[in-house]
Amino acid sequence: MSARNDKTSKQDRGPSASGPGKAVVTEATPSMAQYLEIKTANPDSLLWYRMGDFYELFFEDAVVASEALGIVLTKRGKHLGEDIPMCGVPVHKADDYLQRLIKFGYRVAVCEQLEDPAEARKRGAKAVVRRDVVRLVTPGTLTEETLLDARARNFLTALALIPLAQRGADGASVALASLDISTGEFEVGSTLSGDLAGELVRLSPREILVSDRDDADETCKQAVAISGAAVTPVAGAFYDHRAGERELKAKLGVAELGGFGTFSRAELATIGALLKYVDLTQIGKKPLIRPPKRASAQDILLIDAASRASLELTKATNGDKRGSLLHAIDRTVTGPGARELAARLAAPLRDVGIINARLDAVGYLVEASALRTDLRNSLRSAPDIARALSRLSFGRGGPRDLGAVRDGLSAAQACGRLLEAKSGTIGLPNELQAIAERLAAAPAALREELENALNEELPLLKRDGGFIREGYSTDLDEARRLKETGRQVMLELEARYQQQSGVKTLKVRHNNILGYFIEVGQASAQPLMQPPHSDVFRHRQTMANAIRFTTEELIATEGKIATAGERATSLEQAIFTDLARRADEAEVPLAAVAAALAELDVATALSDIAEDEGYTRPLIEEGTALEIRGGRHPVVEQALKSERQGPFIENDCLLGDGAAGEQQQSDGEGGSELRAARIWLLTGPNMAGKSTFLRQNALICLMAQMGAFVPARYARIGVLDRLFSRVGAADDLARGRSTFMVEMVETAAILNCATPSSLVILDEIGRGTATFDGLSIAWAAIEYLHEVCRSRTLFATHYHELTVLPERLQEVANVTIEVKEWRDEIVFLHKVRPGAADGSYGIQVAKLAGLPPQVTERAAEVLAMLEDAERRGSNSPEAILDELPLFAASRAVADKGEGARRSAVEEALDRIDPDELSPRAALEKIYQLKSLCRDDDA
Ligand SMILES: Nc1ncnc2c1ncn2[C@@H]1O[C@H](COP(=O)(O)OP(=O)(O)OP(=O)(O)O)[C@@H](O)[C@H]1O
Repeated sequence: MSARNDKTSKQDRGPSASGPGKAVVTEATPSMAQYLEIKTANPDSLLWYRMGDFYELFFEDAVVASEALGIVLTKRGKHLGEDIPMCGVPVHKADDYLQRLIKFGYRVAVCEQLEDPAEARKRGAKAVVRRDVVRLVTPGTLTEETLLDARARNFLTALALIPLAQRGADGASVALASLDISTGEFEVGSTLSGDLAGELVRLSPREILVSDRDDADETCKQAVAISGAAVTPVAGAFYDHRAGERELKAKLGVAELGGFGTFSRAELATIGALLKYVDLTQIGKKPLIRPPKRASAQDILLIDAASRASLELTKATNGDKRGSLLHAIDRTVTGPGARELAARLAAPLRDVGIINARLDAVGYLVEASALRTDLRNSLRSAPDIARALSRLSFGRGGPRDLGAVRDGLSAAQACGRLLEAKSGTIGLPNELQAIAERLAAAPAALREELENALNEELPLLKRDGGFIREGYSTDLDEARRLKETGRQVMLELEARYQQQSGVKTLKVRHNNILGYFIEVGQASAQPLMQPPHSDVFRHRQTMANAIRFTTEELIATEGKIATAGERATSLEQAIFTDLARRADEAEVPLAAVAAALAELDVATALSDIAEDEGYTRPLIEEGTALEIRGGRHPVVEQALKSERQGPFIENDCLLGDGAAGEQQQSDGEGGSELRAARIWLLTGPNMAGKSTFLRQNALICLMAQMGAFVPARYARIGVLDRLFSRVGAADDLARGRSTFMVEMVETAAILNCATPSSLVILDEIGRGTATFDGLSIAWAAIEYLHEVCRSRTLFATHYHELTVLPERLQEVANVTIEVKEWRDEIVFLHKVRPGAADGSYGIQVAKLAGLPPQVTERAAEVLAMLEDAERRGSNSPEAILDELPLFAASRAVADKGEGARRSAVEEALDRIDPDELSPRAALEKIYQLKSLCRDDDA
């Protein structure tokens, strides 16, 4: 199913020549026995086995990892008479390598040393250092900044089919629970199995847990495959609703869940599986969990997976972010803001009140441009509080995470003050007022404490030390002073030894293995190895170019420094732990601040783009109106602008009941009126802009319902319940379905689910099959949409025959996109006007695309004959085509004629000497040449 599974199964091959195998554990050396025992407990993960400064991989794991990471595969010792393959990853580069393995779909079990090697030695020379797995790293359970995309959520989703007997009135058949452990964001809900793929694409989890009871279900399998997430099969026993309820209550610290909504038994079971898996991978470490949000199908605009892909919401068709709606409208300046915007775009709302509240905030900030600039400047310095907090509570945080909380709180203070100044004078819209209140409630004492405690520049790891400000703790200052003095003593010692030995290049150095030592170049080392100096300088190590020594005094001084250093380090660690605990205790208000900053970022970003790109506030209402005046495609418009390809031509779209009463003059040429109808049938040549027009109206509705201003001069939208888009046929060979089959499956989904509140965009359905089949399917689909679904529909087609439908169906109108012919060339005006296309212009478009002239000329011949035959009402197309001269014969005739004409005219031209001609003679020559041309044509 997934890349991970392919790779896991590779590891699951069981005992092999290079694999250890369970049976042999007892015959191994003590350290090998320890390795094998841990590996046996983690068969489907690559085991990273900590040895000093490296994570080592052995046996099959080493082979797999060295291949995936491109690192050297070596050998280490023997097991059962065979070499043990091995490769290693330096600890300081671990994140980098982890990221790559996770990307390839592997899981990694990180096994650490749980005691100092010195401790182990106390138990005997052969005692093995205690080790165990401290964490399983999987795609859906990441917390490290380096492993995560700052601008995307990282959901782990558990899903379960709901048994028939447990299904409610809504018919939902799949329960889902999703948790991003890097922020604590938590969503629970149920969906119809037909909507599962769309729901998974909306959530876009990195990893999905599927019960082994459900993994044979076809719908489930397909939806999971479409989502592109790694799949982890888990035992059905994980799905225990009682455990889910108990765990959730414990995590949220409540006795009853009623305050968070009602959860069905199946939902509690998926929560149970999710939390159990998190516990399992985090080896008991507790993640932060925010109160669950209920994702309800009634609250959001439903968009299925195919429509999401065809509208290029978060990814363009080629898989790039560039070219997507999200990329075009994302002006957020923080990671959490970008995540919030992506979540809103993925789940536009249906509640008119909430949408309008969001629009009020955006509108306010469009007007208050100075405030917006100040807010955006303050937000730019706001780090990701939510992710920092999650790492701190997992015990994986470092000084920079504390710094993130500090800087986030000070950005919150700055933004809070800016908003407060306005709320006092003219009042803020509700959304901004709510943000201001959360910012005002930020834990000020924690911010002050962190500001007092932390240095400006902070190291990544707490063990690096030096992050606590001087003056914060007298004990720490004292220990640091002693450590510094020790360093000074070392410098004095170095000077004294140089003088004493006469070796000016003698240096006192330090490294992690030897500690302090004296180093002298090979050439100058002789005096130190002879009396009297050899009594003081004891040889330690001979290097290629240098010799290293130590002295009694050096060892004693080192001891003093080490003691002061160790004390400073342990004091600093203790302060860190205390500050991390205080941040963890302030988790609830900090999460509120983080959410408020993200929402503020989204509101300011949406108003920024609204002003820059000239977007307007849409009117959102109940009902089924859809009136868009002067609409543009947000992505194509930007692309035209950046490529300086001329302006985007705006267009109106008048669909639905509400628009019909208010027909207005369109600003198109010709003064013709666009008629509002429930279904617009759009015909027009290729390249005229049909797909662009179709999609732009869908995107405008979607943007409006996410609470954004829209690229139009005016937009009035009766809220949509579902948005369908079927644009362009794409093969789905990976799933073994032809273009036509895919098209029909998707069209069926639309016809079965669309309601009078939906918007349906259909582009050339039926094209993938024989003409009459396709035409009939398109015809029947329009009738069904008109009579049964009654959805607002834009239907683009090349079947000219469909343009008679408005005569039979009252709520269908013909529209076309204007083009002009000029000297046998086609000029695209991109303007939607009433009526049907008067030709398909396919041959002109083919010419533009650079098809060889022989082909387009020949196509014109074929077309002319076919059209002529149709006019005469005679022969079938096949018979006409039989009558056509063969391509080669027709070319030969044409070439002959062309060759003759060229030579006659050319010969005449050749004989002309322009310098010799009087104006009158020149005119005569022109007449002569023209008559030559006529002769040739005859
Ligand atoms: N309203 C517009 N203003 C300016 N340029 C436009 C407009 N609409 C479309 N275009 C340009 O025309 C190109 C073709 O548009 P589009 O793909 O929508 O045409 P189409 O009619 O759907 O073609 P086909 O039938 O071949 O799929 C776009 O890439 C864009 O550059």
